[in-house]
Amino acid sequence: MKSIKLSKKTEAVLQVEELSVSFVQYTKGLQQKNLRVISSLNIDIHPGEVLAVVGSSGSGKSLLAHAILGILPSNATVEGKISYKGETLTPKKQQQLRGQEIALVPQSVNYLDPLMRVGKQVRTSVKDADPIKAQREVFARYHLKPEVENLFPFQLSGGMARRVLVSTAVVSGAELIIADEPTPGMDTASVQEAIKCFRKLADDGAAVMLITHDIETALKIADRIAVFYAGTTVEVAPVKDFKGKGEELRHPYSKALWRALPQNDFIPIKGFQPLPSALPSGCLFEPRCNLATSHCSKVQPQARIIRNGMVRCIHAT
Ligand SMILES: Nc1ncnc2c1ncn2[C@@H]1O[C@H](COP(=O)(O)OP(=O)(O)OP(=O)(O)O)[C@@H](O)[C@H]1O
Ligand code: NI
Repeated sequence: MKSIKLSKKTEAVLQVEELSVSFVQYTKGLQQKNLRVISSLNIDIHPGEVLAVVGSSGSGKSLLAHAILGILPSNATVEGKISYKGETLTPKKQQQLRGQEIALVPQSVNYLDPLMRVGKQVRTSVKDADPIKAQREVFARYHLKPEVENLFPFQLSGGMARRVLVSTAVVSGAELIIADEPTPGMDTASVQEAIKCFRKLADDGAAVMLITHDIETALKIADRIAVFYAGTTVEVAPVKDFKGKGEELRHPYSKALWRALPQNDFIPIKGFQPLPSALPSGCLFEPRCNLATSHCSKVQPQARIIRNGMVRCIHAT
């Protein structure tokens, strides 16, 4: 398998190559069906970098995070290759790195341990510092009052629980931080603080993958943006390419997504993202694409490097 290098600055902390994830499902009469939810997905991330992953609901963002951490449900089949610092990530390695070198800020606050006081939960993640001091400092930074450390998760508001989850990743000293929609429900000041903090973690040398629906947040802190569609990466572009009418972008979907923003043309994209049970056989965007030709409906386009970004579209220039 050819590896696709998207950035040459440093060796990638994480490299995902041609990743596919399927779920085995049993239909009527106990027939087995394979539901492919991620197909041929490529990304890499380097030390010191914030890579934002954007894409609509159901495009596979959380499943990518779970595949990297090795926490997919047991009926999932994973193909392709995930490497961490040049070494293939095996289930054993994933278990060793989880919460140590690789930290997840999960999408759901239900990941907090319901039976442990939140201060203690954050302290158990501290590696190279005084746990109590580190926890108190990070709580202060996120405007969590001192008494919050003695509360249990059910006693927190949604926004507070999120700030606790972000705190856990921040104090972990992890080299790779994967934040899955870390800010919904937070007040504006905490959102700004969290975003600044992820940027700082990257500036201090960590690799940060920020999963978000929100391109504008991504633009504020990311170095590159990966655009997901129906379980694949249609484009990975430097942040500076998201400007004007999207002329610098490579994929018709990224351009359409950009132009659909209220501050741009505010034109919605016609049609719907296909469901995993009804994926097109060729390019996954073909049914909605105004550039589509007969070739597009036959084969899924290969990833290509164009102008220092990656794209999966045979028409891209
Ligand atoms: N355990 C599962 N079994 C079958 N299909 C699943 C399972 N988990 C997720 N999926 C499907 O996989 C697809 C990708 O889901 P995923 O949660 O990764 O999307 P997402 O991009 O994170 O969406 P959101 O923005 O809503 O969080 C969806 O179509 C979802 O329904
Ligand atoms: Ni998700």
